[in-house]
Amino acid sequence: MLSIISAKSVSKTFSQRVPQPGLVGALSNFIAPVTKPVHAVEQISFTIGAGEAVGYLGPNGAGKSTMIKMLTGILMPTSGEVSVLGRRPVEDRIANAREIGVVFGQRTQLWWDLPLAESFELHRRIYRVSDVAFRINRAELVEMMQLSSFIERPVRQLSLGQRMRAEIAMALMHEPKILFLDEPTIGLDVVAKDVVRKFLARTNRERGTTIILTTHDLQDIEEICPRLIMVDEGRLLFDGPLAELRVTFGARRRLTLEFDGEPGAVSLAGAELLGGEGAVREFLLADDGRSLIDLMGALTARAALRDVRLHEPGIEEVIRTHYQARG
Ligand SMILES: Nc1ncnc2c1ncn2[C@@H]1O[C@H](COP(=O)(O)OP(=O)(O)OP(=O)(O)O)[C@@H](O)[C@H]1O
Repeated sequence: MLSIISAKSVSKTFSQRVPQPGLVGALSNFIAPVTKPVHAVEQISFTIGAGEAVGYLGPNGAGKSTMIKMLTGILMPTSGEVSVLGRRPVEDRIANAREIGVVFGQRTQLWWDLPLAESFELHRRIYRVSDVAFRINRAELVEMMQLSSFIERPVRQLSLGQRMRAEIAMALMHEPKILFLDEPTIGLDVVAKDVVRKFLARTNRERGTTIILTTHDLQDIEEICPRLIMVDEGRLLFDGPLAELRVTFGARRRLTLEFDGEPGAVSLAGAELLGGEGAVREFLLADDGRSLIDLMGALTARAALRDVRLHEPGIEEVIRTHYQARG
């Protein structure tokens, strides 16, 4: 697969002011501010191929937006190298902009006081989209994103969900090869999230547009992105298919056994007893690939077994456990 985006040992350090308390502090904040370095992105490397859909996931402050800003030419890396479609995004910002689409969930790129249709028209002129291509794209995007009922309304009158659908449609009007989205579903209700997710998955599949999106929401990734890049505190934690995450983070299964009565000492080879009371016992299973049938074959207990429940941790739980463990 042709690689169209690469990050090689990319770091970005910001200098943040540390406010000093008191009157003297207030003065020094003004005259000689004290600063500290914030390592927003640290030594991150990856490559992304044409036509991929990649989710960039991480908690608040993990460095997601900073990475998107470096890929779209808004920020320059402190060190390392970013390449998008063979260019350095900051140095070739205009050429880069023509071939990418960008959607920032929290900031609009539409003209606030103009009807949506006018924003599209301005976008056509700025990006020099031919009349024919524009007409075809507009018709298709308006239909797919269900924009027709409010296309003549000023953007400021649109709901968040309507505006987000319009933002995404506009970002695709010039047929970019890559679409970058920073938190595209943030603040949307369930229905609007669903429309946006289905649309992005379809755009990736049918138009072959490469998609990189940042999110807190794992469902965005489950529905749109076969590949996940996970970051935390600026560093890369995981890069691979979502399904592999469980293996990488060593998520263990839990087994609940319910007996006919008080079972006394229960032993289950290779499993750790987590607790339980009365007729119920809960175990954490070892990650040794042993089947449930083998495990149950070696079960020793005083009472007969009534019920067995196996709990596979969901991806969400795997990630939450990981973040909690690191404090
Ligand atoms: N312009 C800036 N000046 C100083 N510090 C910054 C700047 N932009 C970001 N940071 C800091 O860099 C770190 C990473 O921020 P970033 O916005 O990339 O995180 P994020 O993963 O997108 O977070 P969120 O999910 O909250 O949007 C944070 O500690 C943030 O305070």
